[in-house]
Amino acid sequence: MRGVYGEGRPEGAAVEAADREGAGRDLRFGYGVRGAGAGTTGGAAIVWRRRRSVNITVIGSGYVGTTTALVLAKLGHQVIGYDVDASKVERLNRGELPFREPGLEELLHELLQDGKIVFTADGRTAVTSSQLLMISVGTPSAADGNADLKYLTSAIDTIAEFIDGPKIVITKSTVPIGTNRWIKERFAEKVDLTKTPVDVVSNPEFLREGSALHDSFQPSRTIVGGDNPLAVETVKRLYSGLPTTYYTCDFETAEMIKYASNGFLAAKISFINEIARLAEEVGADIGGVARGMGMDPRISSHHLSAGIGYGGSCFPKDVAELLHLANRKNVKLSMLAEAKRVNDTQIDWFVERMQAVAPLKGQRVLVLGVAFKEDTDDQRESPGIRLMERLLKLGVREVRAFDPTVRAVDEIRWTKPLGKGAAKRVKVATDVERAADGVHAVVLTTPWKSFETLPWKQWATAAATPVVFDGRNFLDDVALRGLGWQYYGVARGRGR
Ligand SMILES: NC(=O)c1ccc[n+]([C@@H]2O[C@H](COP(=O)([O-])OP(=O)(O)OC[C@H]3O[C@@H](n4cnc5c(N)ncnc54)[C@H](O)[C@@H]3O)[C@@H](O)[C@H]2O)c1
Ligand SMILES: O=c1ccn([C@@H]2O[C@H](COP(=O)(O)OP(=O)(O)O[C@H]3O[C@H](CO)[C@@H](O)[C@H](O)[C@H]3O)[C@@H](O)[C@H]2O)c(=O)[nH]1
Repeated sequence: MRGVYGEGRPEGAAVEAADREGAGRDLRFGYGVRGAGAGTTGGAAIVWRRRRSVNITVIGSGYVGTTTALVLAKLGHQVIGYDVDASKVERLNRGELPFREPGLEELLHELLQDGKIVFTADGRTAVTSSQLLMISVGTPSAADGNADLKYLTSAIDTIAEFIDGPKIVITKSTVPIGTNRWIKERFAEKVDLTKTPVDVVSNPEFLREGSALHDSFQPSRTIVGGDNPLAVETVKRLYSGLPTTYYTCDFETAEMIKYASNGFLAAKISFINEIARLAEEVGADIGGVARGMGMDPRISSHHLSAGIGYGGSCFPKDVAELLHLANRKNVKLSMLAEAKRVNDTQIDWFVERMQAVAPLKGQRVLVLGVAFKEDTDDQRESPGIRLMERLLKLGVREVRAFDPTVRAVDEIRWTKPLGKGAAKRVKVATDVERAADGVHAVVLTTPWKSFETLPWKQWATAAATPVVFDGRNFLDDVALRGLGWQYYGVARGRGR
């Protein structure tokens, strides 16, 4: 096999670079088959069009799928975004982002206009248009806490149904350890691999919501796991142009890197939150503690902000999955179990401190933040929602929610349906000037930048009692005290 990958590339990679302008011009089927190897893999030789681009289909157009599809299109590839949700597909093709993520809609407009990306709800088109198929469907927690792989299974079955030639299937979704091998087995059952070889490559994602584009264009690293070096090289090459460092490994290692990274970051947050509980008692400023600790590069100050705990679509479910796996394998992950326990009780700890200032029963509370973090509309496992549920349980008279992404009560995704009594006690504030009228307390749960410039001065007189609890140590406590607020943060120290 000709080594056409450039200097330093492994001889015989399954990547046939058509570096001459115009070579491999066929946009829909820009690949050729190169002898199907033993068993399942080894056959998919990709012809790279116009120097460095290929056709790729990204399966699942959610936060990760849409971001990755756009990044790949910006890198010059011809991208098809596939989603089973036809209304989402229509909106994306119209240039409308179905969720909130800074910078993404502008990029969508640009790439639609340039004809670099198109979205489809048709499985056949999705599968037959590209040799590279990247799966980025959701892998949420099932009721028993294990990862629910129904979307992933249906994506694989769609590929198997319409497969028309050799494919490299790239797993971008976060999947339990062992899943990529299972995907291979499923293809072996459903597809005649001697005619249509399928390679599977694990390529987990590390972007954060709210900074998805930044994280994708400046990745900390690119993990590529697989059992066919040729397919692994092909996936690495997809990202050429990005300032990244590659780490290649086997399936299980790649899968574990993703879970262990999230587990570690979650544990870091729980560690600082537990230290904050002690700092609160002894009068230390937890922000200063984290800054001072983080000056040691071995520690780093990232993910060391104390508050009401972590939420979102990843940390809670990935920690749960890792703990379930450990349980199934009879291995005790005691540190991770404790990290989860600290997080599960952090809101209780915070609410207890609120109750110590004044009992909450019968009061009106304004909650600033419904999204699980700033700069996103994602409410999955939102600490703000968990806090509101806790307040309702404690018998507050009114929970008034305020968030730039929420306009009505039915837009709030509760963890379980609210009883009628509780539902009646929830309101959404849409008029910022009147939002604090008659409230006995304001609680900040999400650090939206715009919360800094709320009409705090006016609110101090409109509130029944000007008390603010800052669950993210985000507000300027000194300025607020100057405006007449009683301010309580998370262990902000005696000096403040
Ligand atoms: N959200 C993040 O910040 C983030 C970051 C890194 C990794 N991840 C992982 O990436 C994966 C996707 O997460 P997300 O937040 O983008 O999910 P999401 O729920 O926002 O999007 C998933 C999309 O997949 C679509 N879908 C479901 N089944 C499908 C099928 N069979 N074929 C085609 N489309 C299908 C859904 O309609 C939805 O639009 C998960 O495994 C998650 O753990 C997420
Ligand atoms: O110091 C910190 C940092 C974060 N959080 C909270 O932790 C949660 C998660 O925040 P963040 O990690 O910024 O956002 P995610 O979008 O959930 O990203 C995480 O989960 C993704 C999905 O797996 C990974 O790709 C990312 O690398 C990982 O950071 C949020 O509730 C934050 O408020 C804290 O309490 N303290």
